[in-house]
Amino acid sequence: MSKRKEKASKQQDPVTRSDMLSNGFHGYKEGYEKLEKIGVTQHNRDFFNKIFVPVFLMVSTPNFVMLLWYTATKHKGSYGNMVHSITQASTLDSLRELWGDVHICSNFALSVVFGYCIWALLLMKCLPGKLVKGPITPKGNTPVYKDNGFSHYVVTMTTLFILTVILKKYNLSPSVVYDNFGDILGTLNVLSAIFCIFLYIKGLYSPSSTDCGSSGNIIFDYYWGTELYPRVLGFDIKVFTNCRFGMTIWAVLVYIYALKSFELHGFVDSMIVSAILQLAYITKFFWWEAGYLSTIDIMVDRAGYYICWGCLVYVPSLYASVSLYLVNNPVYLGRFWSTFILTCGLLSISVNYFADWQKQRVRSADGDCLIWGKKPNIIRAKYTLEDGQEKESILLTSGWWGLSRHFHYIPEILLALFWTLPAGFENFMPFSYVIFLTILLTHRSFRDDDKCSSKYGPFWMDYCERVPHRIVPYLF
Ligand SMILES: NC(=O)C1=CN([C@@H]2O[C@H](COP(=O)(O)OP(=O)(O)OC[C@H]3O[C@@H](n4cnc5c(N)ncnc54)[C@H](OP(=O)(O)O)[C@@H]3O)[C@@H](O)[C@H]2O)C=CC1
Ligand SMILES: CC(C)CCC[C@@H](C)[C@H]1CC[C@H]2C3=CC=C4C[C@@H](O)CC[C@]4(C)[C@H]3CC[C@]12C
Repeated sequence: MSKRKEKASKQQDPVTRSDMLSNGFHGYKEGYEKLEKIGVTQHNRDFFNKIFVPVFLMVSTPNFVMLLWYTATKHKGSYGNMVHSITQASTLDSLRELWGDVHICSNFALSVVFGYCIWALLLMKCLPGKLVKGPITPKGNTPVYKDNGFSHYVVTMTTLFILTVILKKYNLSPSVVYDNFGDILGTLNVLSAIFCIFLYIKGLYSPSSTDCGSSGNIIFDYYWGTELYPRVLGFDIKVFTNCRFGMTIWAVLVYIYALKSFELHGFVDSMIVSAILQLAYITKFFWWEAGYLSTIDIMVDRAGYYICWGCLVYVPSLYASVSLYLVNNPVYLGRFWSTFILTCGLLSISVNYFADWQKQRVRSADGDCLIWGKKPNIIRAKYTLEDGQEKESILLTSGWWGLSRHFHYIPEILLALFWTLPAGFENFMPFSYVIFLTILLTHRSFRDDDKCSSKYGPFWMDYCERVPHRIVPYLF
């Protein structure tokens, strides 16, 4: 191996055999051998990745989302006060205090959750949209989707606005969702966990495609899922949970929290600045929804607790938490800071959008396009599917993708920071999302590099050699 190649291989992270299998692509095994050399056994790794982490997350995250809501609504967004209050009692009593006031499956909560699901499913079926092909899966399947996410989003948000105007005439308001959000969140938590049991069984006994199977470990299968893209009655489950539920409910909640804040305090600039940035980001997401269907969430992550519960419960609670916090903690920014934060936030959204766009553009034009006004630098990377078929794909090594391998995560994190800054520094709670996101994206950059190195082998090493930094140019 040449010196340059050797150096690049050192920048690779270890790839476990099970990672390679779950990615489903043949290829690069050097990282795995490295792991064996330093004596980490397969058994220890399996226990940590397949039992400890899933159990830890499945126990902590449902409580964490309830705590977040509880802190924002009952302790004015102060983790300190919340911890003080719950540490007065035993763990069991604390859990009781946390869940005790919540009416799981109350009539109101059930009507809101099921009412919205029926609405979203109807729109998914009825709104027109071009059929788009997802990327080919490791088993050689090509899922087809109806690209009507943007119209679903516009119709839903417009209807919500019209509903607000109509309800006002009767002295009612959609902000009743904020008043009962504890019940709704508790209900969502429980229903989503049951839904994941359904997905687990469906993947084992009635899978929708050959991209399915069990790892032999029930805990891991429930957490990770047993199917890559399950379909029920013609509905794609991951498109529903990730886009039509998680991302849309996030937007709906941002709107409802802003409305509640207006009803309580009149116009509060921090709430509006944060809401504009979040809604602009979500609008960008739906505009690019077909692109999202080629990300690792769809290509690699199966429909289990991680993705489905995550999108049904974690996204609505954690992702919208800055707005939830601002309802009880209005901050007045003034014109200068409002304009400054808005401008920086919108700039971050455009950089993030154009990075995703460059990657898609260069592939759809087969490299025959301009990136930053120049002919793009590309690698024509070959890879092999599980059935042995040879395929080729393009890796862009210029534009945003020439600065670092995941440069687009920087504007993603900065943007989250910009919609959090309006909440000020009095409490730590509003920073929960941006901290989670930084950890998630750092971990994701490792996962993605693992996935790409096992998929593309030497071609990915070549990319790492040309673009040596993972996220932050010259640093990391
Ligand atoms: N707010 C949140 O919670 C999160 C937001 N995001 C955002 O979602 C968007 C998509 O996420 P992202 O992680 O990028 O999605 P992906 O993880 O799917 O993107 C990485 C994939 O792109 C392909 N790829 C990698 N490098 C190149 C390259 N140089 N040229 C061409 N293709 C390449 C590879 O797929 P292939 O197999 O096709 O080669 C790789 O697996 C981003 O805007 C990100 O910021 C992401 C995660 C969390
Ligand atoms: C249960 C958990 C501890 C963690 C659950 C994590 C998931 C909810 C999130 C993992 C990856 C996230 C996303 C990836 C890419 C996205 C595109 C972006 O433009 C919008 C956000 C998102 C859809 C985002 C949503 C949450 C995750 C699926």
